[in-house]
Amino acid sequence: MSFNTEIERRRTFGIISHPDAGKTTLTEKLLLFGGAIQEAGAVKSNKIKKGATSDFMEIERQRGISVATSVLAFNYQDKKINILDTPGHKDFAEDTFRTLTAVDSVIVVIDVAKGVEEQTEKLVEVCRMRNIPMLVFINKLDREGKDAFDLMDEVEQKLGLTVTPLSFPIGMGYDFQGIYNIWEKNINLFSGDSRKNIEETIAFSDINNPELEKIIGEKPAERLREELELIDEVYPTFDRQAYLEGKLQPVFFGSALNNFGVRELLDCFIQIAPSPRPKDSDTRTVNPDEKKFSGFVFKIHANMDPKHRDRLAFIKIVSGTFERNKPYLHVRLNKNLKFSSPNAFFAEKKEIVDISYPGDIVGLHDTGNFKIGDTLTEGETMSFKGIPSFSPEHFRYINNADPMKAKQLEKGIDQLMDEGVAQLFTLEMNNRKVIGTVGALQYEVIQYRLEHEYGAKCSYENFPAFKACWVKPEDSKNEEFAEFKRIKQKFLAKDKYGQLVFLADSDFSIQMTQQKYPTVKLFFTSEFD
Ligand SMILES: Nc1nc2c(ncn2[C@@H]2O[C@H](COP(=O)(O)OP(=O)(O)OP(=O)(O)O)[C@@H](O)[C@H]2O)c(=O)[nH]1
Repeated sequence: MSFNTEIERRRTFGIISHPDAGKTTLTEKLLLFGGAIQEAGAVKSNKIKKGATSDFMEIERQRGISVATSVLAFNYQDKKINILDTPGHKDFAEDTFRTLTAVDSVIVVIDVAKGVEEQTEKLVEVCRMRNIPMLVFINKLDREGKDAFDLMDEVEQKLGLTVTPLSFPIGMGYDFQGIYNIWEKNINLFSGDSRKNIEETIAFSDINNPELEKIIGEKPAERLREELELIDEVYPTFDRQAYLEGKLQPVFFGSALNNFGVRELLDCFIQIAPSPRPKDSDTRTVNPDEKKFSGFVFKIHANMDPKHRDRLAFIKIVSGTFERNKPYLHVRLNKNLKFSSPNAFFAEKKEIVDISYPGDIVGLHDTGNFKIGDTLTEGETMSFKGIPSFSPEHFRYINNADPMKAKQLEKGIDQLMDEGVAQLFTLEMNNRKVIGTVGALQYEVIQYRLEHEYGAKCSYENFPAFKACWVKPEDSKNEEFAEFKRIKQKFLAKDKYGQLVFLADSDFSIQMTQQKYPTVKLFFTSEFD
């Protein structure tokens, strides 16, 4: 297969949703279609198996939430699909934000009864800002839920999207009869037996065909015709270009658990979803079909196997091919590195690969060279742009609870921060360390991992901060800046990259600071421009 065909056939995407909307179930059904797994339940049970060998995963298992982002690849028809799984839990939102730097499109899963939920709003906003093509899957149609039109209104209003349905439910909950596939013009009847449904599509290019009454009954047929007419009038016709530019979002309905409406989604997805897209670096835009390799680290997963204390850095390939044993430039360290055993990920296993293409994710064994956001190239000095850090919502001092293990603690904190588990701030005044997180759960994960992976013990103490404000580097002659630093010294810290941060204790204090020191510029993300 030619290089360009390899690029064209790749679909790298993420599934995002509020917890419990059915992301894991949908992922699993997509894998079943790809023949990547043989039975339903495999994805979940796989997680639990891992939980038994990895302490970190044990936390996930206990809490029943997806803590880690994993990569699942499979072939479907002539396409190579890479799914980047993202944790829905809000305490791990940063992990999801970072994963969104590596996807070319997303599928948004919404629970038909709950509608648009908080976490969906946040994640979709990030995708919208980046013009990532989005496809919406409304799930759990086997249950009573909101009216399909009301739900699409809600999606438009709360998520700021412009939708157009490409499939439409016939009834819902108790009366749910199936799906009309607007994209392919056929009907798929729901019988509760998912295996049968996959084959049982009935072609229906003319919805006015009287056969419809015989299949779904008189009233439902009449209603479906009216609804399709309304759709025709109210919603824009699907336009692939608009979808690719993030201006139009097709909507599908179904039930992931019953494997219903999923094939419709997948078949349309592989046709319309983008192959790997160009990506901006600090010097230029890089196109996937450039011959020279480039890629970046979007995730680091540590110590999956406690016996081997190494980490796996996940690289998204942006351009060229990534080859085993070939030296590549680690731009930040200005160092050439070779990788003898790059991993590719498949549904239930990882394997060493010799060559990978744009859109693929490779896992590189790492002993501490990588940080999230690092760029690898075939020699060119450039760095891909990522997603900036956002202010954490919780702040705590981290203390060493075992004086004999100070070094281990130091190393553990350092590596966990490289992984992006939380943010570290070192106070200017006394060098004490403050950990900032999005949710309280992360403190437990950090404590657990420090103990089980690094043999270090820590305790926490409250630090009275409310928000981290990044401060634009000072102009040395500025007296106002000097005064700001003197008055606020108790609240000033450096982040991991040495940038000055003001850890404000209230909104009021931020406002007062802005009034009193107008030349001191505060930013609420780590990116200034
Ligand atoms: N009735 C019904 N239940 C469903 C459907 N899809 C998923 N569920 C159930 O909803 C629950 C949550 O599904 P998951 O797939 O684990 O949700 P998730 O979004 O991955 O959740 P997180 O991993 O916490 O992000 C499970 O109990 C599923 O069995 C569906 O189509 N119908």
